[in-house]
Amino acid sequence: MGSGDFPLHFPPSRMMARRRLEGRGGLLADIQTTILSEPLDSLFHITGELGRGKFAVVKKCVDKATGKEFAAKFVRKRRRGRDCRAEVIHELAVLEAARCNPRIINLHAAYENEHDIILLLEYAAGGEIFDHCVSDELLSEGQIIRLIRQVLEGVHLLHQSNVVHLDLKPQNILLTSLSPLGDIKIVDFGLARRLGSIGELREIVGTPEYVAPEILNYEPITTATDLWSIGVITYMLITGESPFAGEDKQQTFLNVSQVNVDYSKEAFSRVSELAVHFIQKLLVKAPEDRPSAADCLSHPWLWQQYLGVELSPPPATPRVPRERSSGVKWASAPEDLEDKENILDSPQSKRFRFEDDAQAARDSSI
Ligand SMILES: Nc1ncnc2c1ncn2[C@@H]1O[C@H](COP(=O)(O)OP(=O)(O)OP(=O)(O)O)[C@@H](O)[C@H]1O
Repeated sequence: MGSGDFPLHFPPSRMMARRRLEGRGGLLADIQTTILSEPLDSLFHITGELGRGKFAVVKKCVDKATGKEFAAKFVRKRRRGRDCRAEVIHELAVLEAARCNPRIINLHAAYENEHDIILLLEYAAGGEIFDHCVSDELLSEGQIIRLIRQVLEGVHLLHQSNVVHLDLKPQNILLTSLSPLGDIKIVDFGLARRLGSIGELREIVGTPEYVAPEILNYEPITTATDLWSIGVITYMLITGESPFAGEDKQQTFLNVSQVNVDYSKEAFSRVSELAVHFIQKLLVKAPEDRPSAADCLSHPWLWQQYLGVELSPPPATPRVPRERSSGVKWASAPEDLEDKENILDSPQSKRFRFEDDAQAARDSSI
């Protein structure tokens, strides 16, 4: 959890339910990785901090023998006076289980010292996609489509193994390189859970701006919860704004629970109408009404380049900045037809259930 994460203040009866449902239930405990006890700095040069959360710090390190770069995530075993080793082993187990998923950060090894378990991870040199949400120069629509498609591919595979991430946000989607813009890698599986192992799953953690309405309402969590987050991430990459962020947490929660989103033309002037349609499909209150990751992968927004539809060209003059964005420069051309490998669904997928809606979206301005 990051510093913006929250414990919600529920009435006592709900708090009791929370305690019953939490405990150690739902955490994976079986791991194949041998946890090594050698001091990390005897094998690696630890060169600098890449990021940190509430209970972990991530440092870049270089293998003394090979010169290869890694990211070492030092995760605290004791938190608030409680032994949380099981939580760290769970994160390790989820990463192990996702080893064949190319969109998820690769786990190389694990070490342990007195205070931490250290997850030695593939180094994602391109940083967080969050940087591209708050930058004055937002990514082009073609670039965003490529990244969102990759996020969906990763999440689809994760969901196929019944695992939900539950903390998808632009800070947890990293890039393998910055220039040229690389591929995405999903990180931070501390809140991830396997569905079905403990009956209904209800969690009351997350980050206010990215949390889905069912989490606020203490309703069951499903794979659809991750799809909400992907809607938020897409919105942020396109507009440079956080769709639900309010003046304070209460306002943010209200915005989420009322699905209070600005879809104004001004906010979306630089992208095609299908982009708005895609987000609107995901940011719906009822989880059962959201498309699955596999459904999303056949949304026409993600394929219009291949279908011969031109993406909205960049405007002749930079867009009028909205609030914190200013002086946006536009990439000169839409992304080319790259990244065809690892595509899970073809544009002609039979699960093209957006077709009618998409046509309606094209016919009427949204
Ligand atoms: N493999 C990596 N390569 C490069 N940077 C990384 C890597 N893993 C994590 N980071 C950086 O460190 C930050 C924190 O990592 P991570 O989210 O895994 O930690 P956390 O303590 O679980 O965070 P939170 O408390 O926000 O959930 C990331 O947002 C990212 O900026």
